[in-house]
Amino acid sequence: MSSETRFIDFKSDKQPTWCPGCGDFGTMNGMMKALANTGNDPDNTFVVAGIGCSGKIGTYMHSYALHGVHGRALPVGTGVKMANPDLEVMVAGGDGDGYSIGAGHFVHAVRRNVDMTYVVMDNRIYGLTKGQASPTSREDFETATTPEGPKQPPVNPLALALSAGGTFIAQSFASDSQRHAELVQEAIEHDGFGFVNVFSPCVTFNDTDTYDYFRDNLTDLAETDHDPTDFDEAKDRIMDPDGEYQGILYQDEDSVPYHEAHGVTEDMTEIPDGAPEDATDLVREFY
Ligand SMILES: Cc1ncc(C[n+]2csc(CCOP(=O)(O)OP(=O)(O)O)c2C)c(N)n1
Ligand code: SF4
Repeated sequence: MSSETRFIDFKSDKQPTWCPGCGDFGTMNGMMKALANTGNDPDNTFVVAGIGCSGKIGTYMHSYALHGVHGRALPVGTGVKMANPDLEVMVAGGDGDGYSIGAGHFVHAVRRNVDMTYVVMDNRIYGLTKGQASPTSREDFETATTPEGPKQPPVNPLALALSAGGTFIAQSFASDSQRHAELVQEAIEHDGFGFVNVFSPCVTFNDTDTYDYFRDNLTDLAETDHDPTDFDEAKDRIMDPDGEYQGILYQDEDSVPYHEAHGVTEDMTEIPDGAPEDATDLVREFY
């Protein structure tokens, strides 16, 4: 029977230490539901997470996981998927992790179109380091280190993804749990890089981008005549300065994932004959 509880380790002593009410709880529940609904099990799922409150997700989900280096989750996830294309690979992290220190990796992961899912818990702030402005913070968002706001327009992650050749670009809201899970499921089922930017409120350090703000301002694209396969329509929505959208912004239905386009089908964890001995030992340490 399909149940997200398979992704919860009830015996683990590693219970989430997120603040009560943090959006990351809802984000993670939706990911587990989507994994279960797509027929995945913990033993074929690999979660790679960055550093941040959001990055702790890898240690809370009952699957294979790696809690990596700040901003570097995507290249690790790419390597895991290339080494074993049969694994369901999910990469997760925060807006700081993905769009600041990891912005370069983000653009290249998008354009490679590796068949994995990238979930960004976008709370428009650095949570773990106690409330500094992030790349998605508003221009006038006051913090202790930016008392007059960052004074720069925020990064638009959806636009970055579209311009880098993204084949699946969606946005969800952690509190709209059913819809969020559906969108992550669509991302998993997409043939290629499924990107979901999730509004996942930080209840401790961000009193602007709150649950109430998103409840009042989000438009669900499923309730509009938006056609996600139309690139120009997607561009208009994504560049709309006043729009906060939930749903699939863009999907290329002809997307061919990297491993199919380039013939990466074998289990590459096999160490090739003739590999230098010290390199072989190094690889063995990691697998
Ligand atoms: C290389 C490196 N630089 C900086 C840090 C400090 N640091 C840890 S988490 C973080 C940002 C956290 O913000 P975000 O990625 O948005 O995640 P959140 O905590 O909000 O979920 C920073 C700057 C680090 N751990 N490593
Ligand atoms: S500081 Fe913010 S992002 Fe971090 S756990 Fe608390 S509410 Fe969540």
